[in-house]
Amino acid sequence: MSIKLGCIADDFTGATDLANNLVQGGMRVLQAIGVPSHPLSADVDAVVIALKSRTIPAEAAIADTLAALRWLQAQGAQQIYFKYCSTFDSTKEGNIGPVTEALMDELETDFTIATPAFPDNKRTVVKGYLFVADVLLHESGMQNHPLTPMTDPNLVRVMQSQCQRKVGLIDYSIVQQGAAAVEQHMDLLRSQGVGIAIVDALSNRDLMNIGPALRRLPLLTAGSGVAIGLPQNFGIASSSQACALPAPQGARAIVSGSCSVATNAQVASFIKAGHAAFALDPQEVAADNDAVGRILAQALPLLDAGPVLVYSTADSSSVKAVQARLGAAEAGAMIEDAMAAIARGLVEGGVGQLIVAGGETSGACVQALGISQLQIGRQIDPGVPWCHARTTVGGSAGIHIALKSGNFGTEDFFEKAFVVVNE
Ligand SMILES: Nc1ncnc2c1ncn2[C@@H]1O[C@H](COP(=O)(O)OP(=O)(O)O)[C@@H](O)[C@H]1O
Ligand SMILES: O=C(O)[C@@H](O)C(=O)COP(=O)(O)O
Repeated sequence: MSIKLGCIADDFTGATDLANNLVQGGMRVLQAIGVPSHPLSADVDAVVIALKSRTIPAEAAIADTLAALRWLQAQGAQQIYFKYCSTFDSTKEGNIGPVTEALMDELETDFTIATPAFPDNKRTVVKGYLFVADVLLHESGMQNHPLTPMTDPNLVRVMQSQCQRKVGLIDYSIVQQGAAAVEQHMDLLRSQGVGIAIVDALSNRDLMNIGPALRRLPLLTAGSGVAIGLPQNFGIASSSQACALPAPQGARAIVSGSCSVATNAQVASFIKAGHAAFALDPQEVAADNDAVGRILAQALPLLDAGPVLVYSTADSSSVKAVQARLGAAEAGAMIEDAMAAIARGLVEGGVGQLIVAGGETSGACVQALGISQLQIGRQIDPGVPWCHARTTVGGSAGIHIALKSGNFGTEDFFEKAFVVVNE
């Protein structure tokens, strides 16, 4: 069995986001958690391999990404898509650039593009500057991200600081002329020694203009937005027919480790609506090994009565205070482990419909649940579909799981999601 598009995502929410956009575009998609240990057995157009490589050192991210690349090549992938965050999340050391260049070396290609544009989620790129809704990236709340604070909205500058190759720009005035103009400009940049071009996009129309211009590139790097213009390159017509998932079963719960502006508002809205909610206190986790056990003991008896939320979500000043005491990476890893144990305990206790908020948090939870593959179902909000997965814990029916990117979703996302899955 041979696939058309091979995708490597640097986190788990990002992978379902990309898979969702490809499914919306009519592709049959399999999402694998980590590099599969066996050859592909399903007849699909694309495979998205979800890595947890966004915040790890560049060398480790390269090793994981190249392992994924080799598996995708062995399945016959005609084109490789490296997916990163629509807010271009990278640490101070930054691994988007090094991973991109390692993929270019391995694929022996001298040119690729980079664009996190995702207009459906209000991420637009103008003259190389990334906007989140109406403000520049570094004013959007992303400057306070616990692991990947983003302080420079100029993507040419950010990418250049991470790359050996020359970074250029294809700006919106070219993109708006259509695919032929984009292709011509790619040739021009190439002739000027540019290896990687940031591409502007303000609308889905721009993304549809960019799509056909990418058909001959062995590698593209982007957020999930670019995916909407790709299926046509493989002769696949757009359809919003997500695959039907099995009927949902079991209790409902949310585990939220995201500290984004959007998730803070979603958690507040869910609590305000009167649902059961338990805060995981990082200081308690650090001081005492059974903070997780205590939360589970309180949460499990309430599951029958409706959705239960467990959260470490906090505003930027609380996050900074925790980080000052424990260290940013240490606090992040400790809380992710605690959230993963909570997700596991909830599923063992009968949860069959689970929302996880936060990319790193999702990575930890999905791994703790022993999930190796996700089937993509209906979209809840742009970038966030319901999925179905077998787990190594809980019942044999598998669970419904939604991995919500930190900054995605409307304020009533948690309540809405449980309505959507049961419709
Ligand atoms: N209260 C808190 N204080 C400090 N760090 C936290 C807190 N809550 C969560 N974290 C950590 O912050 C990081 C959030 O990242 P992630 O889960 O990817 O969310 P997002 O999708 O919003 O980026 C995780 O490493 C998580 O463990
Ligand atoms: O592209 C995006 O914004 C998402 O797909 C994504 O990767 C989000 O990551 P988190 O905000 O860490 O959940």
